[in-house]
Amino acid sequence: MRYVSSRGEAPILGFADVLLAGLASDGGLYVPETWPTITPEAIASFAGRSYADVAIEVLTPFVGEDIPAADLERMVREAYATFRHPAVAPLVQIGDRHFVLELFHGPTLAFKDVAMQLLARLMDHVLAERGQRATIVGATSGDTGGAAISAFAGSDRTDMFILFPKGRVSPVQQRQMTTSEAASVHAVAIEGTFDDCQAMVKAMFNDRAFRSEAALSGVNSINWARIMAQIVYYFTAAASVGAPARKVSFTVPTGNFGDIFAGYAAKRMGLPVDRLIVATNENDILERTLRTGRYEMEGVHATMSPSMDIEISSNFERLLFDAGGRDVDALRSMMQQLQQSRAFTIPEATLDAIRAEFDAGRTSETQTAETIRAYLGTTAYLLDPHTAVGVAVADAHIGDVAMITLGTAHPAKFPASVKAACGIEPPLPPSHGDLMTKGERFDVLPNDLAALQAYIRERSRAVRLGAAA
Ligand SMILES: Cc1ncc(COP(=O)(O)O)c(C=O)c1O
Ligand SMILES: N[C@@H](CCOP(=O)(O)O)C(=O)O
Repeated sequence: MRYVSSRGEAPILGFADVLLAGLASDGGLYVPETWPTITPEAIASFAGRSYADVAIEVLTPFVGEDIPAADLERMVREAYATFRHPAVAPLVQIGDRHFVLELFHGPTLAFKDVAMQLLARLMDHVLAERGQRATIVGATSGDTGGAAISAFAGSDRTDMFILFPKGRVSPVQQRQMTTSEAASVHAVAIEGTFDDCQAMVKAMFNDRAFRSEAALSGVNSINWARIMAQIVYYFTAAASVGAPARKVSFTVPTGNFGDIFAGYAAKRMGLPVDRLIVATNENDILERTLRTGRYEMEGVHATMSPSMDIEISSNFERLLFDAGGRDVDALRSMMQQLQQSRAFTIPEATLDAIRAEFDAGRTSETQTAETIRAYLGTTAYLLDPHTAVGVAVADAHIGDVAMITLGTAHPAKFPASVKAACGIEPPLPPSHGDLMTKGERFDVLPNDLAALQAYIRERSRAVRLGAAA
């Protein structure tokens, strides 16, 4: 499998290079040159098989020859053995034709674990094969950071720098990042928003000298391997409710558009998906964009679903590229307008192609709280605020086909908001032990690229000792 950049000016790469590259060298995002297909017979055979078995089948065409099959299989099995639920991503019925796909049974209680547990193993494997070390930089609105720190904890080939917006993540999320005892892990609170953190990560990748000096790699969903691993659960979930004989729709609580793009990819690979529904909180830029055709930034504000408080939705670029017929000139022009004037208009044909697959809805803070309360009352099911955004939007879109809402986080990550909504404060699973009383270790930096680069230079072994390990 070969991968092309959405901006058309970066080298075409194989899987292992894309895995380490993170962002393409032209500032674009890598996507597969062609979509592999999974046959209806294969999809039918997924029902009842283990998550790891399905993952191996879905991921193999993306990895190609770059990683030997036996190594891929071992890493997949190890990654999914870290989950507390034997099904890894079980489905729970919460209404007539409405299911929640619980993606929060991994080590840090959010869907990010599903991809991150595998990504860490894949990266370590490729770095070891090449005798290299890397500096990993990541931006988080709360969940990616903890998942990455947990997954890479044992890696001695990487130093990890996770940027989070100061004061804008939940206490559980913060502590999952700041209580790591690994000397190679650096949690950095940035005086800014998640979008500021993500912009600095992208700026570091776009600074060619720094990128090569630090041997930068990324763990955000700009990295194709993250999306790839997230495709798998669309197949397992759809097969459990009758695919390929029955179509299914998915509603996805959305911020950076990675998770729902994985659903789009699954559809392009042959999964019979009816509608893909983007669910946003009050930071509703994607809902407005699908409605008006204009992507227009207005400023982000804090909500009870903080991981979705995002305005620059990275992976929307992948959709614009693919749904727009892979027209790199049109894509570059939209991205330039976004940078210059914080807005762009989607060409009509591209917008039509997007609307042919996607719907969108947004929820207010009040509706999100009401949804948590209502589902607890009627089904005794406790939603986290992100999943509640999804469930509320899904309820407004349910038709004749089964609807699966992605359950992206465990309610115990957001105990204060859940308690305010319904009076119940969900406890952390025992696996989290003394998380809330352990000492924290993190630094605070201004929203300043030069200061951050100096901070990384001082601490990264790839900078101090060189990329060869
Ligand atoms: C709990 C939770 N729900 C939803 C999202 C949105 O997912 P995406 O950014 O892939 O759209 C995130 C963060 O990304 C998250 O952490
Ligand atoms: N919601 C995310 C934001 C980063 O998203 P990613 O999928 O691109 O890593 C978070 O929790 O950090």
